[in-house]
Amino acid sequence: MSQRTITFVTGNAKKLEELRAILGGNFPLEIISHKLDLPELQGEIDEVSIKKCQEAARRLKRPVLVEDTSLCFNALKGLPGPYIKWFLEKLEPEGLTKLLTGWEDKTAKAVCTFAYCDAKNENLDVMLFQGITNGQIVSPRGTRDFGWDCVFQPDGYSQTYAELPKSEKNTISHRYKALEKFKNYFIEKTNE
Ligand SMILES: O=P(O)(O)OP(=O)(O)OP(=O)(O)OC[C@H]1O[C@@H](n2cnc3c(O)ncnc32)[C@H](O)[C@@H]1O
Ligand SMILES: [Mg+2]
Repeated sequence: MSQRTITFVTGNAKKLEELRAILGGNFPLEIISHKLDLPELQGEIDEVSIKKCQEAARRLKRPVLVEDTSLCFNALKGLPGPYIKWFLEKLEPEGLTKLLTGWEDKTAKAVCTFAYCDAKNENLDVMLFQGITNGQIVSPRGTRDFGWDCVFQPDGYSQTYAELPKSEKNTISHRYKALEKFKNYFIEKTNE
């Protein structure tokens, strides 16, 4: 494995698929993937991502990238946030919509946080790259192949993420915005 390889550690094949589609061939380093469902400690979004990344670096001892995705309902002061995976598993998409019954405010934020650690120093310093897409929580519409896509309707669109073509989601999504920052950082760094 060359010095210029980054290992993307995730247990989620859909995240990997989107990362590959978004970065395309236009990224200076090689990204390989490692399937591992890392433990996630409780905390605020940044903390969860930092700890997850340090655990990946500790285990693999090489440059690692992890990602944590939150879905934050504004009426609920940001919850479920980083706990969306467990809410989705128990309540299913219909239940996520129902959580906001009784609240007029259906707005939400999809937040994607990539965390990178080069694993070179003992502190395991981590860099974060975050992207946010605002939208609304609606009744489920569209395919059900990726998480909560069918209940999230991004601002400016009348379709949910699940109804949009993948290519369209990948130009406006929380993941796209985070990866733009990640990509620009490494493009600048390799040009130094
Ligand atoms: O191994 P990791 O990378 O942690 O993968 P994960 O599936 O556990 O993912 P998270 O911990 O980040 O939990 C986020 C939840 O949101 C879902 N999710 C992530 N990105 C999404 C997206 O772009 N659209 C819809 N659902 C998404 C995902 O399937 C999880 O249920
Ligand atoms: Mg996870």
